[in-house]
Amino acid sequence: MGLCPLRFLDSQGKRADGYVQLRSAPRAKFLVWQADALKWLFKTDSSLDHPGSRSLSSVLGVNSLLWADGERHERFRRVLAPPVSARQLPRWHSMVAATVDRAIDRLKPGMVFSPTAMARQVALEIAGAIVLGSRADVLDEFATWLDRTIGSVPRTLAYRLFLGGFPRSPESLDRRLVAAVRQAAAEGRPSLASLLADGEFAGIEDGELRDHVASLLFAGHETSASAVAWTLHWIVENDDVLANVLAELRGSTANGSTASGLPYLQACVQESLRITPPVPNAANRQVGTDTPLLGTTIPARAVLAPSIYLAHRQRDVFPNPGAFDPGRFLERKPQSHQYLPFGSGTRHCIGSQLAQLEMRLFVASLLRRRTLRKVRPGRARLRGHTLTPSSAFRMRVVACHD
Ligand code: HEM
Repeated sequence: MGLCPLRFLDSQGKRADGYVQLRSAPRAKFLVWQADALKWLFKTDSSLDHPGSRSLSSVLGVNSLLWADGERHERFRRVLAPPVSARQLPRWHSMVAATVDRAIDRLKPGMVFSPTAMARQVALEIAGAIVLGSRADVLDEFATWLDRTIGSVPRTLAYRLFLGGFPRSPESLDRRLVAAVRQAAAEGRPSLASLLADGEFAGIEDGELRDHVASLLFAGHETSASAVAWTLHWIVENDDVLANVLAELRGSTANGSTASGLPYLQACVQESLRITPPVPNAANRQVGTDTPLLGTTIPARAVLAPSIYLAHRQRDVFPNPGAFDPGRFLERKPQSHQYLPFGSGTRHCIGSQLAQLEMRLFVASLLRRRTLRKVRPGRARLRGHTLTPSSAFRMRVVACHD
């Protein structure tokens, strides 16, 4: 996709065939957004392989649950998905709300702040609580390392294009991550990672545990931070949308713990995930045999990467796709191969409900407790594999209402 991945994607969006071949060797790779092909991929997902992205495999490790397949993958999902499912969401409400409110407490009148940095800090604390079971010190070390690795666009591109992938974390950090998980498991503190150190996973080796913990923190933290920052960005960039959100908040006591409590805000969340999906490409899918698809024959072992970004820009599904229009989600529900910010099929994101909870609670509380004015918008940039508003994005606190 070259040096300007977003410009490349925008330039491909109007192709009628709905796919582009990215490379031919060592294995052919296609970026796909054609509706029928996506539908087929997700329907047959359980029979496909899911090889990791070359750049992330090195950083998250070969054992990562993100590229597990078959029975091994099913076991991970059986254990990890229920605690963050819609039904279990209430158990996280107060932790998420308190984390958000602590961050808002620090915003004083006159302050100019970076919503992107603020959202990243909040998302890190929430991911830490869910994945590690506590606000462990090792989280800051993890965030600092991640920032050094993917924090600048030139570095991200250099690692991805010329160095064969992002570098692995230092051994000392890996040891501390594993120790935090083992301690949570020993103390019976509930956390996603400790479920992988106990029960049917008892006996798991440190190296494998490290890959899963790094993957869960990575999958849960950067993505949610970017989603929160984008939602704020789009709401404050559109005066009519901001007026509608504020009117909904004034007319309700709901805090966003359910989607139905603040339906317009939920529509903003969905529209933000459409127009700027934090994860622009879903996980790679690999076909085992020559496969008739996309009006051609996709050769055996070819890799297909579903383009969430381009699927979300199809005019027949989303008229005027470049406009931020939450109303489209109040009117109808697109199908899962047309609107897929959390992917689909057997790999559908386990954190989708939790992430949307975080987005609603964050935006509702911030806009209720502070009057804000936009100072500078953010431009879209890639941080690692995540589409995020640049750090130029700034807002000013005009008044506090605590
Ligand atoms: C707005 C925030 C988030 C976005 C946009 C997002 C997006 C995605 C996407 C696109 C995938 C790949 C799905 C596919 O290929 O079909 C995925 C997978 C995954 N996500 Fe998320 N995610 C978010 C938050 C989270 C959170 C909070 C967690 C952890 C609690 C999480 C954990 C995972 C895991 C474990 C997978 C792998 C699932 C599997 O392979 O079976 N994500 N996510």
